[in-house]
Amino acid sequence: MIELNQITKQFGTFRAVNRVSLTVSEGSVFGLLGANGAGKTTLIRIMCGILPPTSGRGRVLGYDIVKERAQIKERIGYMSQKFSLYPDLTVEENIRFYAGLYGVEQIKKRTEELTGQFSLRDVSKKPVAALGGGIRQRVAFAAAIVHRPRLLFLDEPTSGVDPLTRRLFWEQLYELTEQGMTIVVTTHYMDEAERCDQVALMNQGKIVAQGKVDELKERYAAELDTERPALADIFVHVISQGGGEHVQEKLG
Ligand SMILES: Nc1ncnc2c1ncn2[C@@H]1O[C@H](COP(=O)(O)OP(=O)(O)OP(=O)(O)O)[C@@H](O)[C@H]1O
Repeated sequence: MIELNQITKQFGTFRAVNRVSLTVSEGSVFGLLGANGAGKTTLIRIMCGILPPTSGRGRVLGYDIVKERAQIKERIGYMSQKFSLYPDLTVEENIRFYAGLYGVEQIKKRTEELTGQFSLRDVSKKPVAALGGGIRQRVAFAAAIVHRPRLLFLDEPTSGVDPLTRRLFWEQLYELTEQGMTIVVTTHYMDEAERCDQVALMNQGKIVAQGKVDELKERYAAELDTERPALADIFVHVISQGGGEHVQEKLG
């Protein structure tokens, strides 16, 4: 589904993503974790075909992340941190807008399907600006999958959302993976990290730990002197051991 090999993104002399390699297999939930500024959004935008990398190679859905960015953009779903909804348009109009953008057929039917699936029927005629964060998040989620992408990127989809809504959100993610969707999600929440099949921890542009959640737990059990360490403890341990390099790495 996704294969990245030594991806670097440089903004001037600042290296936001530093030689990242990773593989995401089909049908899994892949969690990208790390503090603010670790490089997660930049990496997601590279995988979505929005940003070209400075160096490195990779393929997403079989397309080259440098030369075939348009093909990638058309085929993936992306929910950015800012949700990218039109506040003056109603819930229904926002979904219809994205359906049109992606060339979805039977827009009316698909919009009704999604407002049902995401419990948005009662608010479908209300402008997005009038709605709370949890509902806006559901609208953005519906809009991101309106064209039924096989691969979905979610950038901090649950930040600022209440715990119950977060739980429902994850149930919906699992339903989508059961239907064959592959999901890459960034999060700050460790309980959400624990729900992923695979995770990568980013620190200062680099991936400092990655793997299947169970394998990581096994790998660090002895060092942390616990049978099944929490991911949060593994990450604190890895970073305190000096994972990652200094951010202001100069070119050449
Ligand atoms: N266009 C840009 N020009 C210069 N620097 C940038 C640009 N985009 C991102 N950066 C810098 O790259 C670093 C990584 O940012 P990025 O948004 O990828 O991190 P993040 O892990 O997603 O953090 P957050 O959770 O806050 O979004 C930050 O220090 C940011 O200021």
